Amino acid sequence: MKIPVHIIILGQEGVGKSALAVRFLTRRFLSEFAETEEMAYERTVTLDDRQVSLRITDVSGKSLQTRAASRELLMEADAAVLVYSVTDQSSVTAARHALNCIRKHRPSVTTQVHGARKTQSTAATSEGPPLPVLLLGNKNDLDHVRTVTRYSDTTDWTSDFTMTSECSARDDADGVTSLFQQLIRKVLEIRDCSSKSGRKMSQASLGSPRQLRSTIKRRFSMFSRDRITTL
Ligand SMILES: Nc1nc2c(ncn2[C@@H]2O[C@H](COP(=O)(O)OP(=O)(O)OP(=O)(O)O)[C@@H](O)[C@H]2O)c(=O)[nH]1
Repeated sequence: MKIPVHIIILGQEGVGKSALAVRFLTRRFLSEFAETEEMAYERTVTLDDRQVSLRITDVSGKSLQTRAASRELLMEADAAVLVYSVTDQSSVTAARHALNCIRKHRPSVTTQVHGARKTQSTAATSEGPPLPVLLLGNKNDLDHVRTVTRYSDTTDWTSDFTMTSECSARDDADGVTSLFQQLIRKVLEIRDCSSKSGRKMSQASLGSPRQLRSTIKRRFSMFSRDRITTL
């Protein structure tokens, strides 16, 4: 059975959102993309022997703020990737705005710092299940024109993310693939946990096998009494 997973990619125009999505899905790097407000890619990928029916929606930061349906988009997402370019400081500010937008609609962001989970919440809330978020500094092949210092420009807010990393959609297909895979694994882990706790809840509401037997007996005896009176 295919497991549906929806990832949204957010960030300022030109940071490489389309390049990252296409790199992950096809392993190819396309240097030119049509400028779009929103673009969706769909593909089935195999991860750890599980078939994942993946949908990636690429949304520009501007579009997220102006889009009337942004709440709907964020509510239906299973994970988010916030992209900035290491060559453009203003894209870090745009990513911060996008995080605020996410927070507004999905307060239960799952965060993890240096391998140790800061807030671990796998239970679904009224705002939907926890949303894993990856903060990704793209274009690190352009180190000579970098304006965003590795880590130090983002350290004050990296605790807001499940994962933070840098990569190059142009030069590092394996790195991009590995980051997306880690994010999908996180989504599957959250799903597995919430379906396990859902099963436990429904078992708990039935009570112990003994309680269950006596409930059935009681109901059955009422049914027999009814039948006798109607005869
Ligand atoms: N050097 C370098 N260039 C990149 C990289 N990723 C993307 N680019 C280039 O950056 C430009 C913008 O890439 P896109 O993928 O279209 O960016 P986008 O964020 O989807 O842009 P919008 O659709 O306008 O929001 C293109 O010319 C890409 O070739 C990278 O890792 N390194």
